[in-house]
Amino acid sequence: MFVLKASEMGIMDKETIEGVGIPGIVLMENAARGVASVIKKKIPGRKAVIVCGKGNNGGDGLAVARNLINSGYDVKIFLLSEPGNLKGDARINYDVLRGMKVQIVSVKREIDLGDLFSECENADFIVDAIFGTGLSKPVEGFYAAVIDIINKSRTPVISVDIPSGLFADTGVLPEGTFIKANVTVTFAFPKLVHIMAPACKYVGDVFVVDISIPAKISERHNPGRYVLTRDKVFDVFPGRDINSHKYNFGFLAVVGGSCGKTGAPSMSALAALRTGVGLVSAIVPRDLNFVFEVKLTEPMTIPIMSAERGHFNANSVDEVVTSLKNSKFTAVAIGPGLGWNRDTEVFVKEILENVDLPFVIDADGLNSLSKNVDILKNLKKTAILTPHGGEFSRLTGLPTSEIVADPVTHAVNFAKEHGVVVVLKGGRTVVATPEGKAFINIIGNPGMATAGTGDVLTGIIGAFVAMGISAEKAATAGVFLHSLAGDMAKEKFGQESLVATDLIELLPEAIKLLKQPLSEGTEIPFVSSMREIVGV
Ligand SMILES: NC(=O)C1=CN([C@@H]2O[C@H](COP(=O)(O)OP(=O)(O)OC[C@H]3O[C@@H](n4cnc5c(N)ncnc54)[C@H](O)[C@@H]3O)[C@@H](O)[C@H]2O)[C@H](O)CC1
Ligand SMILES: [K+]
Repeated sequence: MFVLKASEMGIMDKETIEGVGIPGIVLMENAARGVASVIKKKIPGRKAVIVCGKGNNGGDGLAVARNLINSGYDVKIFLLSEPGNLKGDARINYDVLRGMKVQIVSVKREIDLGDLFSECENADFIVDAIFGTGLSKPVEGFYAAVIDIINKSRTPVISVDIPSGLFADTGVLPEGTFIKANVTVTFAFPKLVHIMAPACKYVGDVFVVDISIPAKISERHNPGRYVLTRDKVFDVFPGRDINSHKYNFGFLAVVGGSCGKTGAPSMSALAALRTGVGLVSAIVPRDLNFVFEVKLTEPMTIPIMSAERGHFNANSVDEVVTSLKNSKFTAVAIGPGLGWNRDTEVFVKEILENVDLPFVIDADGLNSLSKNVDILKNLKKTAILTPHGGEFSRLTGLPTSEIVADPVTHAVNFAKEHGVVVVLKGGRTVVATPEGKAFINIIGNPGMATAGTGDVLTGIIGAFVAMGISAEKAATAGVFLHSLAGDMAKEKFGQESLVATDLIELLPEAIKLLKQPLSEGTEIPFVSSMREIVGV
């Protein structure tokens, strides 16, 4: 499922109306029916207040009002404009209501908002149809006063398309006032605001309703931006033949560990095995080898000469490169627990330059890369980088605030420029590919913001790469599986107590869920919540 910007939705609308000949009023009717059907299914009570702006979002609101009135609801309609200012399809819906002798209260001044205030307090729910994709500047003045009344009423709010005041194209909160919705019903495809943080906290439960944009049109204008869904990744696991042996499922090397950081590579190694890789060796500083021998049962270790205090340095390079070349490794995860020392940078650079295997690069592996990003372009196999915002800021030189404001664009730009897959981790992890596609993960939970979950992700993705799966699929499947395990860990332990090793423990159950065959028909049903769309 695509994630759109307002302009992209506008193009699809225009082509549907002008190219195919579906009149705009039909799209508006479909939109309004979708909103009304979500209300009837999900929202208790029959007393509605519908607040309409002067654009097509308001037009949708007027059509919703008619639908609910026809179903016997008690509906109060407030129009925040002179009726004479309504145009096109919104005007038609206004005239229809007037033809039905329905009262519509037109308010234009703050001083006249007393009725709206008391009706909002007494209603079972409020429909917010003030602004949608046409919002052009932050909301202030009269409209801000209306939005404040709605927010303060504590009556449940159903927003039409977008909570009024939020901008469609970003997860960044606006400077002006905005509606805090309980439910948002949007049309054809979700927009960035519904998906990206922190705005997504204020959209409530999102439902996407079909308004009859033909699939051919949406495909032609494919924005390359997707919600990461289970149907994209459920078939990631290679089948297991009766004659299988462990070398059929890949051999992952985890290069990392330093004094004080033996847990990180251990978790990566164990997560990789739980994901189904055939073999794992942890390539670790020699002084710490005994620790790893005790911690790790199934994974092997390869101890390497290291600096005195137990970390890799430039002198460790040759031995690591030889080990990686001599064994039957099929992929390398580099970085977990590597630490940051004087020549870690040289260590990472030399390994990337001298080994032709596919790499997953994480943590201090990424920090070491910051001054040498150009070497990524020379890698023989597509690497996967798994930075969080801070690490990505060091890699790109962009301030974190800029990255947070538009993670999708920045991740895609970097992936395209350097020919790598970027897994930009955060509340909404973005997987960007060298071809310019972006997959946005919307499952998982804030309990996963705890030490070591990144190491687990590296192990999961490393396992998929080692199995021979493409970088795009390994990264998307890895992110999705990791979040599934995180959601299961939240159920079992709660967000506070959840720790990274819980995710490893729950990987078997998460894998079972991921692999379940998809139910009939993966196309978008008439009304679908984001959870249904993701498919879990
Ligand atoms: N395919 C679809 O998604 C369909 C969507 N529909 C609905 O149409 C709106 C978009 O309608 P539009 O008329 O372009 O814009 P709005 O209704 O959001 O508002 C525009 C209106 O408001 C003025 N304005 C903008 N910003 C401000 C501000 N900060 N303060 C004051 N006034 C402002 C602007 O000048 C306009 O007059 C979409 O969201 C859907 O709800 C169609 O119904 C069907 C197809
Ligand atoms: K709205």
